Amino acid sequence: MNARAIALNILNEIYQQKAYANISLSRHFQKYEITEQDRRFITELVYGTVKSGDTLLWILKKFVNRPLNKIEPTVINILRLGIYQIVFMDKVPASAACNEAVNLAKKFSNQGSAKFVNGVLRNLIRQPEKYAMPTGNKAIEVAVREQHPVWLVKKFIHTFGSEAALKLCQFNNTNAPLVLRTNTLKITRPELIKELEQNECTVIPSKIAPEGIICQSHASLNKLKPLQNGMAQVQDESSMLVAHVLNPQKGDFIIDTCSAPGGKTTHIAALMNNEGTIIAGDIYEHKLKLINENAHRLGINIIKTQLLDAREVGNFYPNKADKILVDAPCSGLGVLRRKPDSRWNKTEDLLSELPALQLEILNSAALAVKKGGVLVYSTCTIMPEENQNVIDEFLKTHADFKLDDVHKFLPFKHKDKTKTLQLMPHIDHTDGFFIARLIRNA
Ligand SMILES: C[S@@+](CC[C@H](N)C(=O)[O-])C[C@H]1O[C@@H](n2cnc3c(N)ncnc32)[C@H](O)[C@@H]1O
Repeated sequence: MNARAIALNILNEIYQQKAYANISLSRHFQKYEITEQDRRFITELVYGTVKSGDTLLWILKKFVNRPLNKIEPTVINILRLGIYQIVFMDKVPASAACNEAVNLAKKFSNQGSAKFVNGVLRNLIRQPEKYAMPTGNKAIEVAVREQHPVWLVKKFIHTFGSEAALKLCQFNNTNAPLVLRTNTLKITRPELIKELEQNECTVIPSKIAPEGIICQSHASLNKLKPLQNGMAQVQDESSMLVAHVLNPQKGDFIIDTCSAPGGKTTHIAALMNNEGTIIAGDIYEHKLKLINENAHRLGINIIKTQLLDAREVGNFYPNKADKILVDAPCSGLGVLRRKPDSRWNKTEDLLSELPALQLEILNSAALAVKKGGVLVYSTCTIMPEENQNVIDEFLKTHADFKLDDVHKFLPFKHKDKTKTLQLMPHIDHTDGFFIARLIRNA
């Protein structure tokens, strides 16, 4: 199978079987012998096509008369792939993209589809003015140009203003680097940097997280020895700040309520020098396995996983925790650049249900904190309704808690003037992240 055929297979899985892009990609990379160059090309084709989502269909509709649901799904995916290459990939000649799409249609559909694909893509190449990007309505303009759902752009404009919304969407279209957290139980950051360089990676230390290493180029993850050997954990630098804000100490009894796959749990364990106890809860059993695997690889033995709905944690562990982390389920709108398909999988309804769940988890977690103990709340979103507003609501009904200043615990200086931290992707050039620290009165 050539690279484009593999990319098509992956797109079919994503659109017809609702597979996750990253999981389908890595399954295909394991199944076929693929050169490094093709691996990069397939990744770019799949992530680019998926990220462009409805923008590709908006362009397609300018060139077909029949409703898209009357066209065979595989043919739609062949057209998505072709349009993406012609409109967005400068390095692929348009005629090559068209010819390859026609070949795919012959192979995976029939001669009639091949003729149809050829007609659509030739017209597209001849008449680029037909898909000139819309102007007039700011939300639609940004949504089509920057490949985001219209409802989401409207939300961003409403919350942050037009200029910031545009910058945010543009940032979401940049490539996210791989970031590794040094497992300080086994190695120092300078030592790990040397090891990574010997493994043909180009890396720089993170400026905001003392364990963070940003990989500008690297081999595929399953060939990265320091990762396999437990010297490092994949984790974005902004998410590494959470464990520092929690500030765990050796011997502490810690509860991490929403912990899978264990990025922050294992970081907390490293800061405790693997001494003390961490209860790592999650609502999904299969995800607990991931925490155990990570802990084993990293040489950590103080983590006890537990199938536990965080809304029940207060009943299970009343007044028990020195420190408790609620890394809440959230809309993930701060990490859209990392998951090209995720912007198209979210809905406004889903988003509106989250604050109530987040507050319910926080209310239960509060019952599990010892007097004088600490409760940290974090999310990887940028929406105030899931972040500061949840904390404000919580404080209204918890006079025994006060907001602590997260900035005292951050390993870098941030210009945020509030006691909480909100990292914004287009301003801070990291994943978007929110952290609040609460202390229960002694
Ligand atoms: C943001 S992710 C956690 C990431 C994790 N803390 C890390 O650093 O690797 C949120 C997690 O919460 C879990 N979750 C969702 N609802 C939950 C609930 N009611 N109780 C416990 N866990 C829940 C999800 O399964 C997911 O693993």
